[in-house]
Amino acid sequence: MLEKLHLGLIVSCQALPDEPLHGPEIMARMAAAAAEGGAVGIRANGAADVRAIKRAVSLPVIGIVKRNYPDSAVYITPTLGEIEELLDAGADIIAFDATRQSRPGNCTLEQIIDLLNASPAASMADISTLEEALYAESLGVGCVSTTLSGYTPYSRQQEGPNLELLELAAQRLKIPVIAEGRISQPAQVEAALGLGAYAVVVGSAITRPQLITRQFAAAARKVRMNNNGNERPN
Ligand SMILES: CC(=O)N[C@H](C=O)[C@@H](O)[C@H](O)[C@H](O)COP(=O)(O)O
Repeated sequence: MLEKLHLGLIVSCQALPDEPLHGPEIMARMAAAAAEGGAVGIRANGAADVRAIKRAVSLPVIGIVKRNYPDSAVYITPTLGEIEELLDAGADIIAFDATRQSRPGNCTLEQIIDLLNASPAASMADISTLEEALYAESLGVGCVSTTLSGYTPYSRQQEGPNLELLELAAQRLKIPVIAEGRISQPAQVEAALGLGAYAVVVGSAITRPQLITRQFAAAARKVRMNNNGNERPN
């Protein structure tokens, strides 16, 4: 399954309940557009979106369930329950937080990986540091993704993608390393693959139009401000 992703672009099609494009049918259309544009895989949030996307496209689907629990900072597929939901929905690959933060309840990273290794789905460990990548590999995951760099308090905080982490991980690990997080330009896709990424995930820069619009609107606002200071609220 992972081989189908090699040296390709994976498009993350996600809209949370508070986002304008929220809904499985809309995300399925987004996935169809990504497939038409040449994506080799889709990353999606929630069993309903995974099901709708699997009906709409024939590409491998990486499923996650984002869920917040009161007793943990881990929100990407945090417990065995979310893994079961994704297996039920037919996700081809299941991604989960593989950071060293404690998980909800008594669930452990080892339990998550054991369950996945006994399932038909491939596993993708979302990491934020090289140590986490190495540890996930030692537990037998199928691949790692740099998804959470900048999203744990102890990992490097930066505006763009963490290509240094990607390069180091690609050099040190034997399993595929996926580049993910804050990739917003085609040149960064090329750079990531050149540094050893097995595949590259792009989300917001393709599938969150409200964020894309904001950049163009900010450019226009700058001109208005420079011209006459005649600022409008949006
Ligand atoms: C940190 C976190 O929760 N990342 C999530 C993981 O699935 C998504 O919200 C991101 O959109 C995805 O990782 C792709 O990244 P970007 O949208 O930056 O291209």
